[in-house]
Amino acid sequence: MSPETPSSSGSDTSRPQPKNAEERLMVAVRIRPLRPDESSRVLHAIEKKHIVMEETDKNDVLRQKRGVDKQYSFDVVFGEDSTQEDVYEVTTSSLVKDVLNGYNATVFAYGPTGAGKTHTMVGDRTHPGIMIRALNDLFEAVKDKEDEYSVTMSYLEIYNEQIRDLLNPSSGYLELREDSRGRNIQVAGLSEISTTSTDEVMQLLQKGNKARTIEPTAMNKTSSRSHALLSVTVRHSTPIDQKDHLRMRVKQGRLFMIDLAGSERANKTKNRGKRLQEGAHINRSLLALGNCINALSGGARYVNYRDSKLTRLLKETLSGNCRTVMIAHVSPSATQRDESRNTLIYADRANNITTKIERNVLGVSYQVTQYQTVISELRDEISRLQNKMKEERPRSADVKRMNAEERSNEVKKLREQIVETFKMQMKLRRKLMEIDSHLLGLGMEAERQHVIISHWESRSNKLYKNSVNESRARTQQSIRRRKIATADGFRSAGNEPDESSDGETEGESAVQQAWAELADIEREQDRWSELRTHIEQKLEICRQRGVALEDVPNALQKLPSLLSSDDEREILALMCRVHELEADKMALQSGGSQRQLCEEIITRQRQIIEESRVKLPPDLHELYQIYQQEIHAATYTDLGLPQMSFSPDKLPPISKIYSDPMFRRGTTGDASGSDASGRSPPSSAESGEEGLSNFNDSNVDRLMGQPVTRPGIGMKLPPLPPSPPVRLNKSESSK
Ligand SMILES: Nc1ncnc2c1ncn2[C@@H]1O[C@H](COP(=O)(O)OP(=O)(O)OP(=O)(O)O)[C@@H](O)[C@H]1O
Repeated sequence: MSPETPSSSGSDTSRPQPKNAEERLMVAVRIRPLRPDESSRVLHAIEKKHIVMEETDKNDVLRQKRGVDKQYSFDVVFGEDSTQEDVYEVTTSSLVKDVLNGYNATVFAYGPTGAGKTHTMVGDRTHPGIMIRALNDLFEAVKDKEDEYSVTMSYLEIYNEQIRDLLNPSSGYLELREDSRGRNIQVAGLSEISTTSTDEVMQLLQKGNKARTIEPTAMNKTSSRSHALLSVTVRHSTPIDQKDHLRMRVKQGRLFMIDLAGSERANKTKNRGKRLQEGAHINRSLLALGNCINALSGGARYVNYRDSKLTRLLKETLSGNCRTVMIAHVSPSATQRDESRNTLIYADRANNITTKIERNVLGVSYQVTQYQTVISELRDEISRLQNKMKEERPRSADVKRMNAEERSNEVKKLREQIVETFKMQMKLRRKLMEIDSHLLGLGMEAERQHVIISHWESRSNKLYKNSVNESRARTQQSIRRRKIATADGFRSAGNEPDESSDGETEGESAVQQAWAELADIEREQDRWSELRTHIEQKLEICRQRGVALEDVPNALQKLPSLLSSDDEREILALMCRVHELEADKMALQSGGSQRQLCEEIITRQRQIIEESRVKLPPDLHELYQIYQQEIHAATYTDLGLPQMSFSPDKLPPISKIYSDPMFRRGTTGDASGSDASGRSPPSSAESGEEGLSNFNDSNVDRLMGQPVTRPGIGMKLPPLPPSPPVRLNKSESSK
């Protein structure tokens, strides 16, 4: 496995993955050993990939008639004699490497009660499970590199649809929050413990496991009555350029390790009262998970994650930017045949889920317009300084009296102050660019939600206006009306609800979710705009400080007249130089980013077009064709590859062409700007009331949180330059 690409899951582990790879969820099945009180075995692992379930049963006449044994195939099957180490090595050890390289990954244990999920995930002192092994490997990898890596962990349980912090159980029930894009799901107030000490982590885990809700049931003496989610976040910071320690490239990876509560049947568990109620909650959230798996595996456009806290927390894992491994657990016992069959069927469906894997590179932005603004500000500054250098200044009579060493010390001090102030200015400018990137990304996301809403409204014969409040009220009103009408019709007819309303209900859920996300986006836009204003003010103060230093005699208040005009010129020349260097650097970065931005714009527009099933106007279709052909022609000429045929009706996605290393030619790679996932700035409550108002240099990073989001093409794009004349030969244009 290359250290820079995510390892591949599924059966084909040798295939290299492109950077933004679409990947199938890996499904492993573990069969636990037969217990002494269980007599007959009906499940058998075959060649580490298949499971055969015996459907014949000597004691069951009906089964004898059904007769046909069923075979299931998975990425990997662990038989009864598999060890904890085998399971960890095959399913999770490569995820740990991915997380260190900035990818997200999840491993979760699924299955009926008593099938061995907690044994696999947590284990015991002599047979440590995946959680302990993964943390051990992680800490081993970052050992002696504590200045580069930071590791934080949290551990929570969902018990009866309530979230509890297992590292701080006394904190009560916690609230679940989503960011504007419904992606970055966070639990408010959850302890995030920062550590790289294996011993400390083991103690924390033990403490967490003790706090977990475990009760004896008829099926399992130590049945976990909750879902437990352990999350480990690794941030790796390296300077983008050895000479420039102002800009850090931050890769962030997150590993989720989840021990789900077991699905159970009330008649088998013989649970009553509280246990029965717990079981209902467990089953409800597992059902919601099952529904998501069904929808995702069937390629549904809308998947409802909102039915349970579990699915909301797993949303990113199942659909988003995450490599995911599911370990389904089954018992080989004949008494558990039905539970095992259900689990295998779910696991088989989960086999069809794909997720999109992208590395989270934070702190790098590439908004061309922003680069250009900063470059032009720097150029203005340079010409102002150059003019100032030309000004004749009267030479002071005191200069001769000052010895050379004194003078040079003073000049050196002043120089240092100037460079420091300038560095701070640049840092703040870059922060502003990052905020703008995030705001543009939010704008793009808002556009996407508007497309969903307008689509629904036009389908329901409503005229969509870009007036949020009007449209929102209208949507809610129309949904309410339809619900009342359906309920009335249902009551008067006294029969089953109309099946044709299913699609409509699905559409309504999607549009309601779009409104909810839009509201979150608006909130986040406000918060980021507020942060922008504060950083702008800070930059202005910094600029004024710089101008004051330029005025050399005043800057050196104690020795105003002791410097020669040559010294002053030298300082002005230095200021010019630092400005020039920075402007050149920015120009270089913006060049590389421009092309990536164009690709991103085209890819996203295509996505919107495809998702909304908009029919392409013929001239745009033609332009796509030319674009594709040019890429193909250039690629094949360069790489000597055979001509591939492609259908003009279903063009290969542009992003795929660029993301595939085979096709990538001369792009600038990550350093100039890769994708990134953003997080909201801290609310004043999170950052304390001093948050924005007492903003100072040292807390820039803290306030910024994780800076840049994926580059947005947002609302304010620069005008496109005039296109070069396009020549079409007859046969192409007639297509
Ligand atoms: N692979 C295995 N090897 C040895 N013992 C196992 C294995 N799997 C499970 N067990 C044992 O079986 C019992 C039940 O396992 P476990 O508690 O892990 O089940 P579970 O699926 O987590 O159940 P629940 O959903 O009720 O919490 C435990 O005593 C456990 O030690």
